[in-house]
Amino acid sequence: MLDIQSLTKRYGERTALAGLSVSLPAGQFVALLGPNGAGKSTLFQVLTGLFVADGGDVQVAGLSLHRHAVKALAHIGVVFQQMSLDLDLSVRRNLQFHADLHGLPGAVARERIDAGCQALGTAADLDRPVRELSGGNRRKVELVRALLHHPQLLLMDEPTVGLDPKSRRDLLAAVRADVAARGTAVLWATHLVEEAEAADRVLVLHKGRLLADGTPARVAEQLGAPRLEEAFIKATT
Ligand SMILES: Nc1ncnc2c1ncn2[C@@H]1O[C@H](COP(=O)(O)OP(=O)(O)OP(=O)(O)O)[C@@H](O)[C@H]1O
Repeated sequence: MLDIQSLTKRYGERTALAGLSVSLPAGQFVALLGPNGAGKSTLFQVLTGLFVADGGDVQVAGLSLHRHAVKALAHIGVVFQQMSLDLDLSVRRNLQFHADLHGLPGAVARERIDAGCQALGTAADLDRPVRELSGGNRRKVELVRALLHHPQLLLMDEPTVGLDPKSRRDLLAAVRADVAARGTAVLWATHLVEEAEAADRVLVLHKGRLLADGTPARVAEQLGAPRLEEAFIKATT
């Protein structure tokens, strides 16, 4: 679903991604675990077309991001690190706007907006301005938005920052449900080891390079420690 080959991105003298190669199949929930400055956000910015890479290629659902950007991007849903809803519009208007951008027919959009908010427990907020919602519910609405056009690849950039444990768990469960229902591939950036431990597969990114790739237990083993947290700290400090 996602195939990244030798991806390089520099900011002047600083290398943020140093020849990164990795593939994600459908139906896999993958944590991208990296400390501050590892290159996680840069990778997401390249994958979502906000930045152009200096080298390498990315394919989404078999489409090159470089050569077929619009078609490739149509297969991606994304929740960015910074909240990106319009605070003054209602939840429904925010979601409707996204549905229109993707050309969803009105009835399909309405059905998916209602079902998505119902599933995440935010249906009661549909006609309230986003400004009135808690941080946790705003995040849930962002997830509903990211999934509205049924993307094959879901990118989540540290989506649980600032959320309480219950909201974190709800968000994770909702993403898991989508993976199970539609076979979505998920790349979930985090620097929280406990979130990575819940993933099918963990990629450890440090200074723009992949240090380890496998199940949480396998990654700990690759990095030479009995537990993932210890292994992660040891490998990235
Ligand atoms: N706009 C920019 N200009 C210059 N350097 C940048 C820019 N954005 C990021 N960098 C640098 O690129 C490297 C990777 O940063 P990036 O933000 O991608 O890491 P990150 O893993 O997302 O970190 P965090 O967890 O703190 O968000 C860092 O060395 C950072 O200082």
